[in-house]
Amino acid sequence: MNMLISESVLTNRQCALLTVGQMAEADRRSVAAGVSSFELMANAGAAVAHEIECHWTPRPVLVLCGPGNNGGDGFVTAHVLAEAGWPVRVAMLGSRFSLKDEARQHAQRWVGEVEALSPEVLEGAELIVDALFGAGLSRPLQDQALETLAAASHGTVPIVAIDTPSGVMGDSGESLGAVPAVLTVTFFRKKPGHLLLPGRDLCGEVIVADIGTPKAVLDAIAPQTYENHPALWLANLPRATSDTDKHSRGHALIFGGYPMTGAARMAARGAARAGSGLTTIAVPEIAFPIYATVLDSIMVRPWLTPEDFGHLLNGSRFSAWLIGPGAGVDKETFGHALAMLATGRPTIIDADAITAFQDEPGALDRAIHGPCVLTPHESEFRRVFDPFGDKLTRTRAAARRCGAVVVLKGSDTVIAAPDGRAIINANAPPTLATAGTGDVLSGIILGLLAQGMSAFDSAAAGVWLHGAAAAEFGPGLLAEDLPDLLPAVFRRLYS
Ligand SMILES: NC(=O)C1=CN([C@@H]2O[C@H](COP(=O)(O)OP(=O)(O)OC[C@H]3O[C@@H](n4cnc5c(N)ncnc54)[C@H](O)[C@@H]3O)[C@@H](O)[C@H]2O)[C@H](O)CC1
Ligand SMILES: [K+]
Repeated sequence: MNMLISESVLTNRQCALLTVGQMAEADRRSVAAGVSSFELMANAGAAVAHEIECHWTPRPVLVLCGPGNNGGDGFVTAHVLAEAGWPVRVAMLGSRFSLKDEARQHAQRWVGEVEALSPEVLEGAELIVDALFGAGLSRPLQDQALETLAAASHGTVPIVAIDTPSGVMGDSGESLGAVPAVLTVTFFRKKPGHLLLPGRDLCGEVIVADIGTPKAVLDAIAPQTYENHPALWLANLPRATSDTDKHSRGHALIFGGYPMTGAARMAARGAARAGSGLTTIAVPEIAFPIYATVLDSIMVRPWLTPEDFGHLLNGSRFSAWLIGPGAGVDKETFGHALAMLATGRPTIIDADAITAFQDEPGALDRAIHGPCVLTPHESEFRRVFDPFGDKLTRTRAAARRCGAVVVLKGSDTVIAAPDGRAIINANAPPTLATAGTGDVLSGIILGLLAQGMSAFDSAAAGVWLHGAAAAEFGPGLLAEDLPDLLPAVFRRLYS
């Protein structure tokens, strides 16, 4: 899949994600701008039918309709497919006479039978359209809806979901009884639940259809959440020009631990490949021979006492620092991290250096006053931040509390800024679940920070580049492969 090239035409407006509430506001503003709800629903159902016709040859279709507008979209889909000559049946949760407004109007155009929803209606269907619940789901699926979808998921018949697989919460990606679809057709913009797990996995392929919502409604809504994509940060990605020298590309410093020395070395290679002009690992003197014998362009700087390390930081040569990979969870790491943060220069706190604050999370908040990125995985996050709420909400709250950009890692990494902006990343392949990949990630972000990119852009770009590098390699990936995959990713980004 040539993701880099085909997606590079997107603009950041197209990467915007809307909450369920914002989507309802988009509908209201569309109506105010002269596009009726009836028309929006007609376009939505027609878009679903169109995608079905693009993906499958005609076959017996069963449309499962719910009591709200998602069900209304389902009636339109049924109508359009039937007009095109497909054999279509409709089953409904509740009565079509309880439908309201445009859903009721569209249901009236369906002249065929409406069967009562139950697992028995699945008999004979070769394609199922799930139009039970979309954005309006407010409580867990139960009774006929739950049983029918569960029975459908036990068979081999493909399920196409309208807006979201019923049971997936649009704002959080949480599942209240959803079953996997092979295709989900949503409208105008994705919602966070299409990208956050388990929602993303339950959606299958996601298609965003234009249903006539005027683009200007986005300006009024001013979305704060985005899907990670180069359109968000490519213009700010540092690039060497003819008057660049190595010093103007920044100098990254990494705290090198002992005895676990590989982590800092991998981070250093990530920083250097991300374009840092100079990269230095500062190491306790005892570890100097270990580091020095295996590094070439990356410099090694020994220090004897914590005071020596402090003096190193107070020199003006370094443009960004990282502590965490292989650092050890102890008082020294806590002290070195505080010393880095006290300079106010761009700092990344990762891994052991996050855990070092577990007994005193407030000290982290008090110390952060310059550009700072924290890169916890779930367990590290829970040691210093509030574990309650969905991933997007938790990451935003953490960033707001501590004043740093927080990167909460995983298959659905969330990057949040203290001002409320957030990005969800979806390009990370599962091959990244191997030792040391987090060290390379913090190194890549460091390399970008060292060149003067902002903390939020460095974090977003670093996470995306890391995922693209892993995708470039495929199966059998080791963390140490990642830095050397970056040149190919950059080449394609710039082509
Ligand atoms: N711009 C757009 O995205 C458009 C989307 N459209 C479609 O409209 C739905 C949202 O419609 P809404 O009526 O708000 O919600 P639902 O259809 O999901 O149903 C709400 C309905 O169901 C009840 N309910 C909620 N949860 C449960 C439950 N677990 N069990 C039983 N009943 C439940 C709730 O009380 C309501 O009565 C969106 O997803 C799109 O598909 C428009 O058609 C066009 C514009
Ligand atoms: K649905």
